Amino acid sequence: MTTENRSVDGLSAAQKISVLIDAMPWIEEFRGAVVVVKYGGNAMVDDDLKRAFAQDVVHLRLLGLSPVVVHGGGPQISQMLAKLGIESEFRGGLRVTTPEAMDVVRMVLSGQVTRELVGLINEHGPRAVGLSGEDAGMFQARRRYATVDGKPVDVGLVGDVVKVNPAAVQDIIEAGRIPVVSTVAPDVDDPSIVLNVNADTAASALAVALRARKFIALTDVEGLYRNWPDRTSLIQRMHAGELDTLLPSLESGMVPKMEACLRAVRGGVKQAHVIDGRVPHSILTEIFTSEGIGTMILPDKEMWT
Ligand SMILES: Nc1ncnc2c1ncn2[C@@H]1O[C@H](COP(=O)(O)OP(=O)(O)O)[C@@H](O)[C@H]1O
Ligand SMILES: CC(=O)N[C@@H](CCC(=O)OP(=O)(O)O)C(=O)O
Repeated sequence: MTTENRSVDGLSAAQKISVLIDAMPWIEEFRGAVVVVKYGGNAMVDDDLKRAFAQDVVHLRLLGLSPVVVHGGGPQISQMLAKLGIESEFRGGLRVTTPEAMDVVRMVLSGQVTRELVGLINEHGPRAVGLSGEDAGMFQARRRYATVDGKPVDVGLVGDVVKVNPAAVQDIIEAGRIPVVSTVAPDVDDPSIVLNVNADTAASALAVALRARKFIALTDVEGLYRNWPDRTSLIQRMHAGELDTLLPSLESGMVPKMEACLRAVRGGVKQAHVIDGRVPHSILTEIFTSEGIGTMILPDKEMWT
């Protein structure tokens, strides 16, 4: 092979074709599939990665899939609260949310993070439409407590999604566009109040309501480790039942994420994944290669392959 017929990225034309041929069965398999991608605030590491994420989402759409982005923004909220001198703490993995903090949560998620992601996707054409759980009755939530040392603790304006109306998201998908969703939700008992909902939990509820084919959570770790924090044993695949058994031993951020995966597969989603958002194009690697990436959760009835 001469250097002339190698491109700048070091792959020859033959290697590129081979990558494309390997991807073909997966492109075929997932054509038309709804894929809910939860983009965690910790995975929004830098501008290049955010751009690569936006590009991947557009690629999914161009390849005939229907991506739905549900984003978090925990670190971004904490940063803004600190800037404004508002104290903030997490209890049992949930942010203690006062009415003052809730204004900031709503402003950062719907006014800042959604806007930024919509802008980045729209650099590739006018496809992204931002909406919050408050829009068109998408989410309704009910106040919940956190569990600390086995005891319920009041964490203020925090809720769990109890009802999903996916119609607005479906309209956007049918128009060939890409919904970008922030997870603030009206209180089902008093819609004048909005609640702060963990983004993993809300994303999986939306995936179930949309009958999504896949739920993919992008975070800042390679996947689920069996022996955290030693990181010597990354779990590649696991059935729901096994995850159920493992859940009580998990810590902090992984708890809502793995609960979300479990709810997704038990609610009819065929595969749920936790993948590393710090790796460029990890979404494409997960969907379009046989090897995949990160941790995959399968429903109980699925056979191991
Ligand atoms: N068993 C585990 N395997 C992998 N990560 C774990 C585990 N237990 C706890 N974690 C932590 O969970 C974090 C991811 O959750 P979180 O911080 O809420 O991310 P995000 O903002 O993407 O939702 C990881 O960065 C890691 O520190
Ligand atoms: C109740 C609760 O804790 N809500 C989260 C909502 C954002 C979120 O979940 O963001 P990540 O996905 O980036 O963690 C918070 O206030 O941080």
